[in-house]
Amino acid sequence: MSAVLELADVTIRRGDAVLLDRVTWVVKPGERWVVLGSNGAGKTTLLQVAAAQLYPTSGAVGVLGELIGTVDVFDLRPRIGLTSAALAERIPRGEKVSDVVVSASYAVVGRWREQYDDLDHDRARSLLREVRADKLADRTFGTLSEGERKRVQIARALMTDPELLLLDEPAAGLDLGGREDLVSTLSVLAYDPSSPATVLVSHHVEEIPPGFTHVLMLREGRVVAQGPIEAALTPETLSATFGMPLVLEHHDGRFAARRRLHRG
Ligand SMILES: Nc1ncnc2c1ncn2[C@@H]1O[C@H](COP(=O)(O)OP(=O)(O)OP(=O)(O)O)[C@@H](O)[C@H]1O
Repeated sequence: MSAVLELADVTIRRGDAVLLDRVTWVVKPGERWVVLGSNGAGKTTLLQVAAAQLYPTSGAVGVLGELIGTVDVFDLRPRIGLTSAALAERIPRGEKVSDVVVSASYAVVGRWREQYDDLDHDRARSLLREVRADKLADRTFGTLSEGERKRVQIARALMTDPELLLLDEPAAGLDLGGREDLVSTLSVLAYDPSSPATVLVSHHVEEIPPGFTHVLMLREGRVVAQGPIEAALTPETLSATFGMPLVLEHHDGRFAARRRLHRG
């Protein structure tokens, strides 16, 4: 399997609820995907499937060339970088930022007794520099602003040199400046050919970083549209995804959306 991620007719059910409904999706090396959808559309569920944390009720999932269900997911997970609000909550607030990043190489949250070598520390420093957080290395995680925490989490997710990077709403809770900083950091990563295939979950087209190549749009667990952004992201698909008439604008590589007003 040459795809980084391959979902074939994947359905996830919990009781009577259908969280994902026959989703078929392929992510290839080098692609940068945005997953868009309203609250409850199934975006986090989809990301958990991609992170090999959730098994499908039906359908098949391939992650990094391995068929889920036939492989030890504990071997697979270090090859996947993930950031999410749930993971961020598990980071001890008193942990030094450089340790938050370096401890990812041992897949632990909270530095305990592991020995890290100089190479690990060098890599952690260079990743913090890449996300423009190198000045924060000696601070404790709990003293950082929300935007700074998001950047540290991205550095942590990149620490294991993952083949797949999954970012669940990295801009949630950021102010305008924080969002713009993060979008430009993610844009630099997106244009870097050495960056892993990336999937970014968002509610807002304004958060799509330039350099992202593909979009998958979800509504009530179903795929409304997917494909290269320039073809798949249109006022029609966006309106169908969010269930209201929307105007979509595209300037200088950035998108903006608002409700279409009916006059007269
Ligand atoms: N165990 C469960 N049982 C029943 N329904 C569930 C369960 N887990 C999640 N859901 C529902 O599945 C739907 C999809 O949830 P998910 O978290 O994937 O959505 P989301 O698109 O990430 O939403 P948000 O943007 O609000 O984070 C939601 O309606 C949620 O309430």
